[in-house]
Amino acid sequence: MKIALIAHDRKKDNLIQFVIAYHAILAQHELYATGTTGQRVIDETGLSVTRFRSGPLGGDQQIGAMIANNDMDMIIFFRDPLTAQPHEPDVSALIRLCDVYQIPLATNMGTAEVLLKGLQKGYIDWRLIEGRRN
Ligand SMILES: O=C(CO)COP(=O)(O)O
Repeated sequence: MKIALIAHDRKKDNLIQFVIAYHAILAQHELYATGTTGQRVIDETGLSVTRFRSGPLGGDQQIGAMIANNDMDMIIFFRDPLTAQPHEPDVSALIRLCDVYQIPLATNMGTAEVLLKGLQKGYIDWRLIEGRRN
C-alpha cells in the first residue's frame, strides 16, 4: 500500500514517535511525505520515503493529485489545530479529496494507530480489490 505521512511543525515530534512505534508495519509499505516531514522521517527512523515539496510550497497538493489518480491508499496527517497555516486551503483540499475518494485518513495519533492496526489485519485490502496494484 502507498501511505502518505504529513505533520505540521508542532506535530512533527509526535509523528516521529508514531513512526518509530509502528516502524515494523510501515516498513512493509511504500511511504510518501511532504518535504520537511519526509526528511525527518528519513533521518530519524531510517525508513525509505519519497518526498514531495514542503506543504506550504505545494506538497499537500502533490499528495492530493496522487489521491485523484487512485494512486494513494492511506493518509496519516498530524494536523496542528491550534496554529493558522498559510496554506490552509491546500490542507482542506487534501482532506476533501480523501472524502471524495474514500481514502482512509488519520489526523491524529489515536486514529492513526487504529488505521495501521486495521491495515495489518487486512481491513484496507479493498483498495487492492478495486484494481489497485501492489
Ligand atoms: O505543511 C505541511 C502539511 O500541510 C507539512 O509540510 P512539511 O512536511 O514540508 O513541513
